[in-house]
Amino acid sequence: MSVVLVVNSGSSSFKYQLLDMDREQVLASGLVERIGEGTGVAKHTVAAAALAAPDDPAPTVTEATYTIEREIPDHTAGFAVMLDAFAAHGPSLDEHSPVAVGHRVVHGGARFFEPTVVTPLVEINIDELSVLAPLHNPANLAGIVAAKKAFPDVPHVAVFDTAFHQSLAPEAYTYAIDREIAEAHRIRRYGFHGTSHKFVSEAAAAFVGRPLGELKQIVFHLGNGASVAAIEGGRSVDTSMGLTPLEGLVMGTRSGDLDPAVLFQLARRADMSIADLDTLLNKRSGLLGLAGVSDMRDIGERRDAGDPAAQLAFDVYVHRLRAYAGAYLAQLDGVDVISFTAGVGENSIRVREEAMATLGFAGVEIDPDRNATRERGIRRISSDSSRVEVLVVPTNEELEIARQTLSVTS
Ligand SMILES: Nc1ncnc2c1ncn2[C@@H]1O[C@H](COP(=O)(O)OP(=O)(O)O)[C@@H](O)[C@H]1O
Ligand SMILES: CC(=O)OP(=O)(O)O
Ligand SMILES: [Mg+2]
Repeated sequence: MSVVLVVNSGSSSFKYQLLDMDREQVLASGLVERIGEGTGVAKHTVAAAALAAPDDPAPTVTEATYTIEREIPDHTAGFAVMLDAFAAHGPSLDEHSPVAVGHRVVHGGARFFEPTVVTPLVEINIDELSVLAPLHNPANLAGIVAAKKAFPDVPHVAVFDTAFHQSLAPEAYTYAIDREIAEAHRIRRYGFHGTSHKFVSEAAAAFVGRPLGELKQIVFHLGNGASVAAIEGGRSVDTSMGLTPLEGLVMGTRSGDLDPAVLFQLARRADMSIADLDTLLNKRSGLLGLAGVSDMRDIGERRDAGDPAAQLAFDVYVHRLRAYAGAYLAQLDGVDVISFTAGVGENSIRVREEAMATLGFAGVEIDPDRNATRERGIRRISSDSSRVEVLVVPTNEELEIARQTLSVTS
């Protein structure tokens, strides 16, 4: 059995999945949170696939989740908690010992286009790229360092969020600023969530039964961070995030697009420092800044209760989605498939309905009943007469990372 461990580390947390790649099945998954914040919490889920006998044709067991609370000062301690959880609750890492560990790394700059085996030089490069992704890369590197200590004898592979967008043409990735300054400081658009955009666009092509190479697609990845990509023939041609994961759509706590002069105004008039502005735009904006809550479920509840701030937050969110849908329809000269993915995209009936409501002119017709079903798995939400196929496609960044990890290690 080829088992791969996938690690997705954030600043104060990390998510992990242990996958049996012979059957592309999850054996266990987990989330370690509040690292470095006093008492940390780990949730460890043993999947049904790991509990059922391998030859059981109709397993009746269901997954089991365990919670562990303990002081977790850093990522190394977080990894120790994960290993303890495997030891206490299974599956056994001796029986299911990983042949490789795959890591999500957010920023690969212009240096990394492919899944890359982590060497000391690669670690230095990921560290250097922290200037371009201060919220993400340091955490990703901490995860790699901790995982290498825990699993010193297997290859570790970095899979970059930026990699899929390396196909952007110069006119799509160039900011219209002084060229020398931009080149000296590597200021350009890179794009993120590429692992998800790739996975979803490939799954969508398979679902509609047409060759990826022939399709024009728009993928809305709407999670906490959110981005949209225009994909032609399986290659990313435009995407809403830029130098950092701040540009583009309205997100849980990030502003997305705004006039850069807002920053000069706030620096001059509100006496805000660079650090203040960074925090404002990355952590205190988006849905949170507009309505006081970052979760789209809370926005929906407050909107139903008549909260005007939540209504405005929802309207601004949707307005931006429509603007990008229109822009990418024009960039692609039409579209065959539009997919929604990630937490909001997979679950919010109203966001999908509102985002698509003005695209009738382009041949988009949503079937309200299909859109309202809560079925799991990939599904069509457009009507049979819609010229454009509109889909909900559950993303699976971990599976894609595991696949790419094996592609360079076996
Ligand atoms: N049933 C739901 N309805 C609306 N939004 C939801 C629902 N479930 C989850 N979400 C949204 O999904 C977001 C998280 O998306 P996710 O893709 O898991 O984010 P990330 O991986 O970036 O942390 C939550 O903040 C929440 O707004
Ligand atoms: C790149 C990015 O925004 O990632 P996340 O959605 O995980 O914050
Ligand atoms: Mg995500």
